[in-house]
Amino acid sequence: MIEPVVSTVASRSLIRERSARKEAETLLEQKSRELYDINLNLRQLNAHLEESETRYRTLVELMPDAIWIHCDGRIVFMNPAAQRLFGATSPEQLLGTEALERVPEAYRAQMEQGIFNDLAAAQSQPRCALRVARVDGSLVDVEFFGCAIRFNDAASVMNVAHDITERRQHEMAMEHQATHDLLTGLPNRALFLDRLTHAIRRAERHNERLAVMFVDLDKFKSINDTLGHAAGDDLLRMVAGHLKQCVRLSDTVARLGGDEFVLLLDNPLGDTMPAMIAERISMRLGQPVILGGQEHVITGSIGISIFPEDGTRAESLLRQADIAMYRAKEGGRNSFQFFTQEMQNRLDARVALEQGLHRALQRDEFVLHYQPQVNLRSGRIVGMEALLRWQSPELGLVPPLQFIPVAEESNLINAIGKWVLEKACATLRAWLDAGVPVVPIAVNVAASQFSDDDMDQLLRDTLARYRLDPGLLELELTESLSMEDPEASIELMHRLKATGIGMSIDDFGTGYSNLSYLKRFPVDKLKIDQSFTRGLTSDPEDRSIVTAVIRMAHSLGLRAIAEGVETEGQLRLLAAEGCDEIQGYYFSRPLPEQAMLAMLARDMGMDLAPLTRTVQRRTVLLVDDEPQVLSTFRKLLGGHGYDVLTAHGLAEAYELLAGNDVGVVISDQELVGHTGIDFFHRIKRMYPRTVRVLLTADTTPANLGDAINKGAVFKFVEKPWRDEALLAVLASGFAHHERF
Ligand SMILES: Nc1nc2c(ncn2[C@@H]2O[C@H](COP(=O)(O)O[C@H]3[C@@H](O)[C@H](n4cnc5c(=O)[nH]c(N)nc54)O[C@@H]3COP(=O)(O)O)[C@@H](O)[C@H]2O)c(=O)[nH]1
Repeated sequence: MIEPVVSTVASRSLIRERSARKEAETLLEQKSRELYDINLNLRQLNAHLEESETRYRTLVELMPDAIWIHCDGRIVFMNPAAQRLFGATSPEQLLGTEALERVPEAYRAQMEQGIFNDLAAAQSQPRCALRVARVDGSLVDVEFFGCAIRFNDAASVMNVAHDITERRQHEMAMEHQATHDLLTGLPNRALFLDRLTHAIRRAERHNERLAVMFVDLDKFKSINDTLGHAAGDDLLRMVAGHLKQCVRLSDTVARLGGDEFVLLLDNPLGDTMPAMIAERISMRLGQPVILGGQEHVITGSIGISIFPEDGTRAESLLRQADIAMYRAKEGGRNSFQFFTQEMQNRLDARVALEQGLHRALQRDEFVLHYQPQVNLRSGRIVGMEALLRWQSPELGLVPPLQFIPVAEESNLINAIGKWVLEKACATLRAWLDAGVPVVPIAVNVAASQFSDDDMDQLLRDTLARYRLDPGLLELELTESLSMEDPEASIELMHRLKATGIGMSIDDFGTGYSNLSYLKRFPVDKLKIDQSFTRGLTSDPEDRSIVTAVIRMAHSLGLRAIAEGVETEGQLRLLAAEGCDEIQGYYFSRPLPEQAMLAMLARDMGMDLAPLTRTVQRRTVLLVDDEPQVLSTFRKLLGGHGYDVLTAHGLAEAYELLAGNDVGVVISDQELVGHTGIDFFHRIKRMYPRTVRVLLTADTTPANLGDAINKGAVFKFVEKPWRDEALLAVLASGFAHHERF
């Protein structure tokens, strides 16, 4: 079959049309799918952007650092931390305001330097420290950086600040602690020296003067020891306040430590200013203060050095003021002294002496001399004191007074004390081995030696090493030594006593002994200081002290030894007062080893003739009805060099008084038919120079008051009497008789 042509053409065209439409539809579908994808992507992108912005915004909002952005000089954004930093109640309070208002003028240049072109550059640099202003005008310490950014499509600056107030406060507190004294709040040594150094530089530039004052409280240690450390601290705080009141605000008052304060008096400094301020300080310190509920008067010693006259370096000015302060202390405290070159020379000499002492120990330049101690009843040598000398190749024989104080202050005394002990024991051993009749050696013990815990061990070891009887060693302790820590001293003394070592209190009466401690010291002797011995024949006070010390020694069961006895007069009075032993030039000066050895070997003693002559004139009369009492009395006094008369009735007593130069009359109160007091009233009229001593069991004022008041009875002795008490009264009776 033949198809029509038209229909064939039409169908072909239809096919083409269909195919074209199909293509178009496919394209459309594809485009629409692409459009859909684009849409989808755009939505996703938007969502991402939104999410990212929210994230960044949250981050910025939560940032602890303050962030604010300014554009064209005005704040356009700030996070809550910035709002807090500036103390704004809302962001609106600051948005739109001048950014520079937040930075005080003084810090603007610093701020400019802290702003960078990009974040990377800003973050690679250290933040700068500056201050920003809060809305109330107060300033806040911050660490800051800034960087250029685009914000809202405009060129802007982002500022980031971190509040460092707390850290600054902590740093300042730390700095304060490092430069100030915690107790008083005053500058410490480091800060003082720093200020002094700066002041010196300034004074040098302007040709000005400065003064450094060193103030040391007198006897602060005793306040601490007696009232406790809390009271000591109170005192130091008070003194700090008082010192500040004495100077201008521009001057510096500092505490170096302990009770040492220093002041820097800054320019303008008139010639009289330092002395005037020192006077002011002395007066202010001298006003009574209440400590531990009681009023106390505190004084201070002040040393002054002046720039530029005395030095140009801070350390040396301070040292010179210190030296001057020591001189003020030596001069009796509560005074002030200006530094002088002579002080420096003395100090240099002292340092040289100290070095010399070190060498002396190393080179074995010390020697001991020995001074004999003599018993006043037997005249025999009963002991010897070892006295140190320094045989210096450069200085010759140096006496201890020139170097012992330096040795004590420089702590060399312990090593020297050890040497003395060693040498004394070695000498005793050598003499014993040579068959010489030795006597105990007394060695001086310094306070610091005695506070050494190992002292008793050292003594025991040394004695054992030389195989010596501990009784051959005596320690001379000073009152002050045993008072430093009395309880510890007492313990140590008991330990030493238990070993058999003898002990005496040296220079007795010159310190400030507490007598209640004294009675607990297990010592054997009190050594009367030579200053009292010296005044014995001429000064009634010295004589009373010597008498009192001898009596006290005896009543405590101790022996009394007087040192520094030079004359026969001193010797006689000491014997009359019942002193047991003497030491002094009268019998012998301190001797070198060989001379002392010879003296012991010859058993040399002291001639007692001068004492015997005195005794013959000392006549005592005892009146008692009982023969037994009279004979006991004779026996007791026989050994003491008195001329003893006895009467067993009044008639006999009157006979004896008439025929003899009687110095002291001792009478029993209970006489047959009479009383001792009546007897004394009568002989007082007849023999007024006689000294009258009553023996009585009734010591009440009713019995004795009137007789004592009228001078009939000089002293009474309670019956039954103790021999020492009777002897002491007798000795003082004769002393009284001979005085008037
Ligand atoms: N810690 C130590 N101290 C010691 C030691 N050796 C001595 N000293 C102390 O030095 C002070 C002075 O001693 P010195 O110069 O030896 O004087 C003594 C005697 O020589 C002197 N003396 C003795 N008799 C007389 C005298 O009749 N007249 C007079 N003017 N002086 C005399 O007295 C000193 C004795 O002192 P003392 O010890 O108090 O008995 C002195 O304080 C010594 O203690 C030592 O080794 N260690």
